[in-house]
Amino acid sequence: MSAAPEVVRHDDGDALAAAVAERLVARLLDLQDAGRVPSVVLTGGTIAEKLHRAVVTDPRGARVDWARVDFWFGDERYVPAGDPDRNAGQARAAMLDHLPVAPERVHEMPASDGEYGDDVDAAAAAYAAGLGAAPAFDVLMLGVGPDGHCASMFPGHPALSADGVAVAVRDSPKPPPTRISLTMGTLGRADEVWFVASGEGKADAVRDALADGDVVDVPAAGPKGRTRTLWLVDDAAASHLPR
Ligand SMILES: O=C1O[C@H](COP(=O)(O)O)[C@@H](O)[C@H](O)[C@H]1O
Repeated sequence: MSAAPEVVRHDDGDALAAAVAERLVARLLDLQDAGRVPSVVLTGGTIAEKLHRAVVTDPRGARVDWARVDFWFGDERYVPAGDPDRNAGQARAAMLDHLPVAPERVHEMPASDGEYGDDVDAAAAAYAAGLGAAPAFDVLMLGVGPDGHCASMFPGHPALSADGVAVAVRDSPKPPPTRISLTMGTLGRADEVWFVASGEGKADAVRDALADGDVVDVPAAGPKGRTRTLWLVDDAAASHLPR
């Protein structure tokens, strides 16, 4: 079962980031109140950075037991650990370093100067092994590229049809060329999938994904949550949606 997409609009990127942060904090509190250790997948990208900062300043954030939240990543650029291009580095700088998270619950994808070196396939396999054969996330957040990509699943790319949990992505059309991504199958294994998109540059991709386009052309049309699929957008990103 998967949930049909719902669109939630906000005025601009700042309002969007604040609202998504508030929604995330509320979801984490609900899950922890129910005795769960929430499992969240973080995304990279421009709006993610704003969102991460907004989580840190969210008024109810202090009520979350951040040490009891598992953080995973939807994709990563396969570059050295200190490279500013890394999604994990951005998430740490904007959010994780400012919250009392448990280091062992922050599950970064490997870096190219780590134990797998140039072997990005081994690095992707190691991340998949850490997730297990059938990972189930509570909230999986995804950005959207202007070309309709999400995580590192790019239009027409062979990695779209990869089996398994995580895959090495080579020749990414967006730099850097070598990446690791959760597979399309794994991106569909969350209770709630939240797409977050801001700006006019995302308007065509948002429209095409919500028109239920072919995932080969518009990968963002694919991932759906089991109970919720939310498209959290600002007015500019929603500007090409039919009225
Ligand atoms: O390369 C990536 O791009 C997308 C979208 O990023 P944006 O800057 O255009 O918003 C992002 O969701 C993904 O995690 C990242 O690796």
